[in-house]
Amino acid sequence: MTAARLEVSGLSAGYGQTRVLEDVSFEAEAGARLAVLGRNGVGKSTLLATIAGQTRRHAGAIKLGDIDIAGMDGASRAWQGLGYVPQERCIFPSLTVEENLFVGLKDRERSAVDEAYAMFPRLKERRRNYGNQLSGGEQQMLTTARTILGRPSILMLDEPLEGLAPVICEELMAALTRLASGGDMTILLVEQRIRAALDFADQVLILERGRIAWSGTPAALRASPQTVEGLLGVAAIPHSAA
Ligand SMILES: Nc1ncnc2c1ncn2[C@@H]1O[C@H](COP(=O)(O)OP(=O)(O)OP(=O)(O)O)[C@@H](O)[C@H]1O
Repeated sequence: MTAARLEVSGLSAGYGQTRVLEDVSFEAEAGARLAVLGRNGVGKSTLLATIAGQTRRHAGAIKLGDIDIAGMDGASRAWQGLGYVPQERCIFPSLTVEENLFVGLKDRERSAVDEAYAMFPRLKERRRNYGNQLSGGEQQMLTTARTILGRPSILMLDEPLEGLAPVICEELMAALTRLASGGDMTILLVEQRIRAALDFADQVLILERGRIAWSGTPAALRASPQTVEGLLGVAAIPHSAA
């Protein structure tokens, strides 16, 4: 698939009667790299889960390209091109790494798993191991790679760097940047590692108590220490290693 535009408008959602997101609206153009930031518990994961159809939506529209997917179930949204890597690693413990990757291929040739091995050489080394024999970081790589292999038009990643060694984090972020810049996918990233998120993103949203409190470019955020301290609770964003 090619990257799709995402438009969220007036989205309110939560769990049961509890509302977590209130009137959230934003747009990500096709091929955008959007970082969603904020302190713990402000609703970042809930935003991704809501777009994926896994929470209770009270109001609002979610348009993927020209199609409003808000009324669809999660499987239909995935079929429309939405890829979601939740914080919990969802692998099949009794399948091998390679079999787990085959599951993500949808109707693609089996040889396409080589793309995942190019992105994560560690998965190739472990391809005959079962899911339950993998470390946390390897499970994270497997979940992420399997979703990317399905070639979603919008890819949402919830803290994909958790448990990964720094060199693998850099490789993953570089691979994601290539996918978005090449027009393959629009990417939404929730990430606690603020520097990595800002190095990756071309657009930033900051949530505060379920609402959008700030949006702008990474450069504008770096230039506003008050915003960084007030909304993210850190004194300053460390400079990029690049
Ligand atoms: N499955 C759930 N059922 C009920 N409440 C939930 C559920 N998941 C999250 N919440 C509540 O929703 C609110 C937002 O949580 P969410 O995980 O979206 O925040 P977050 O910004 O991603 O936090 P963190 O950075 O700690 O992961 C919190 O008050 C949380 O307790």
